[in-house]
Amino acid sequence: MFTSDPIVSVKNACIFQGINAILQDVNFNIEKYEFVFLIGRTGSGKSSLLKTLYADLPLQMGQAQVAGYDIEKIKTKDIPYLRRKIGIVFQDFQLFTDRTVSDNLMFVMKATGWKDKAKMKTRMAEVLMRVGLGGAASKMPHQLSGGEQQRVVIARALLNEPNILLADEPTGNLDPEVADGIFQLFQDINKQGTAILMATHNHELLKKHPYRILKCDKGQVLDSKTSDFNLSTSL
Ligand SMILES: Nc1ncnc2c1ncn2[C@@H]1O[C@H](COP(=O)(O)OP(=O)(O)OP(=O)(O)O)[C@@H](O)[C@H]1O
Repeated sequence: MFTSDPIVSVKNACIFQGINAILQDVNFNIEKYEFVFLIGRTGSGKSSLLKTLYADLPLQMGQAQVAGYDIEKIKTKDIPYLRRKIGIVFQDFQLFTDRTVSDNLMFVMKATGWKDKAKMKTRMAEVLMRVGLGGAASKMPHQLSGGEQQRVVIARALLNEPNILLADEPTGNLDPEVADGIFQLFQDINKQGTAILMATHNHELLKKHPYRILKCDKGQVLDSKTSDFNLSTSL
């Protein structure tokens, strides 16, 4: 059924690290199927905001709803269910280096409640094909390039058919051409119906792809949908 509820809705939120307020009075929605960049200079709060959305950093003031979960009152036992609805992609790849690609993906499926071995195999093949790595299941991470490892991380994030992908500098450690390929993959995933919130310092991407931008700046989150801001300021 079609519903028009946003996938992310943040209202009057204040984001703390310890006793330090990092971002204040944060208000924005992300609609299903939107692609949104998250920018801001280093230390401005991008990762803190993403961590709040996947319930790694408790939200102490204000409200946030993500994929139907109220983040400010989410119970620890519900966090794994929230994380099944969102895919998370970090800058450093965070694959288990001592296990094959297949075992890395199986680990996540087991941890998120998959039981049927045949279905798990099928799903694994599907997500690996989707990221262009159909033949990589038996490889160890070190046998893959940096770009391929990041594709495995994206495949892993797609296992549970998330409604939104949260990506923190997913192209940060990659050569420009490799980064372009990864970005295209995110665009394809978005076109197939998954919202994307991507933190990036990559100015070229922002210039080339005029998606909506949220910018962490001086303790606030500015939104290109509602305010003009200068892209040329330091990212
Ligand atoms: N675990 C933590 N404990 C205490 N303070 C933290 C912690 N993590 C981040 N901070 C502080 O919170 C502020 C925002 O950091 P955050 O990592 O969210 O910024 P960022 O915009 O993601 O930076 P970068 O672009 O470098 O990744 C910084 O002042 C940082 O020092």
